[in-house]
Amino acid sequence: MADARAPIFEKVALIGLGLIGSSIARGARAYGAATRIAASDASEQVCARVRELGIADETTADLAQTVTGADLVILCVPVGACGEVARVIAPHLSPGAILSDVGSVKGAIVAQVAPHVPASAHFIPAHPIAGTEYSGPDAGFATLFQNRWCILTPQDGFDGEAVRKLSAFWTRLGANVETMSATHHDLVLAVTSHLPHLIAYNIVGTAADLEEVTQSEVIKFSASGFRDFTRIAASDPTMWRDIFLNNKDAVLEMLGRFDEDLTALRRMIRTGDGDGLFALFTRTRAIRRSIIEQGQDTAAPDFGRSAPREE
Ligand SMILES: NC(=O)c1ccc[n+]([C@@H]2O[C@H](COP(=O)([O-])OP(=O)(O)OC[C@H]3O[C@@H](n4cnc5c(N)ncnc54)[C@H](O)[C@@H]3O)[C@@H](O)[C@H]2O)c1
Ligand SMILES: O=C(O)C(=O)C[C@]1(C(=O)O)C=C[C@@H](O)C=C1
Repeated sequence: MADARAPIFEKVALIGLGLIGSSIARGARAYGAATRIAASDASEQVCARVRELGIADETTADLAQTVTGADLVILCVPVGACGEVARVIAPHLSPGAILSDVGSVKGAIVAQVAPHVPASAHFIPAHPIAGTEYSGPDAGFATLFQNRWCILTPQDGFDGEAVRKLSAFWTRLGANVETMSATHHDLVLAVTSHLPHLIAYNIVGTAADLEEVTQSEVIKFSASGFRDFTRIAASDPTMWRDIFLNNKDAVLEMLGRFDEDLTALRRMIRTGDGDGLFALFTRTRAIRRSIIEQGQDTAAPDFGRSAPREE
């Protein structure tokens, strides 16, 4: 059934129609967040598929045409592509338009995008903490953002009305919105998202490289814990290359801390410190349980949880 509430934006322009862009398109339509959705992607193949899926009102590879007349423009491209896209669309942004993004890193995006944004537009970086290991327009779904966080990182003293409107948009798509600085965002996400991905890429790579553990044995014996790592390690290579290159300092800082804790763990095993191991595993089990209690277990998304809340 169509959502009867008034749209928050007239024309929403989405650039990059992969997992996140196509989920925003589907969600904006399902929950009536936009009157019209314009889509653009550098790949003609993606544009053609978006037309087939019918998830946007207009789809073209022409960036200028896509953003013209839009009151909200969202960059949904890999982090490393945001600066160049911003440079191309900047002269075509309408006065008063909100320019946002969904990049997994915020400091580098501010540095690369902000210099291009005209004074007449409002740039509000954003990051929905929701995703899967899949990519492309077929991977998206309208309920992806339901009950997930969306972090906004507006600069200090930024136009409150523009932030309120963008918050309302994400709330309409089902997200819980929180605001913080780009630096704090990058530090937090380095621990909660970037480091876990790095560890998954590493463990899967190590296992595949081990001479006695052949590729076929990796597949054959990956029934439980290892399989969870392979899911994360299947995430998009372009996206994750850009994340690590653009959140270098925070990731390296957290990796240093991780190394120290791993050394302590190694010592516990070497010295037979069973109490130490037991205490750590008890603490981490409690963390997992509290995440589940808070309904934040993304490993088990509830695709039926589609009732939108009031913004
Ligand atoms: N996948 C996730 O779990 C997740 C979650 C939150 C945020 N993000 C962020 O969202 C962004 C998009 O990720 P995704 O998972 O949707 O990726 P995706 O690979 O599914 O889609 C990206 C799309 O951008 C297009 N593109 C690339 N360069 C372009 C350019 N210069 N101009 C126009 N289109 C271009 C590609 O053709 C592709 O269709 C990234 O910045 C990522 O960090 C991803
Ligand atoms: O669920 C997954 O597959 C994800 O990796 C999603 C995830 C995350 O780490 O939580 C990945 C990167 C994004 O920037 C946000 C969300």
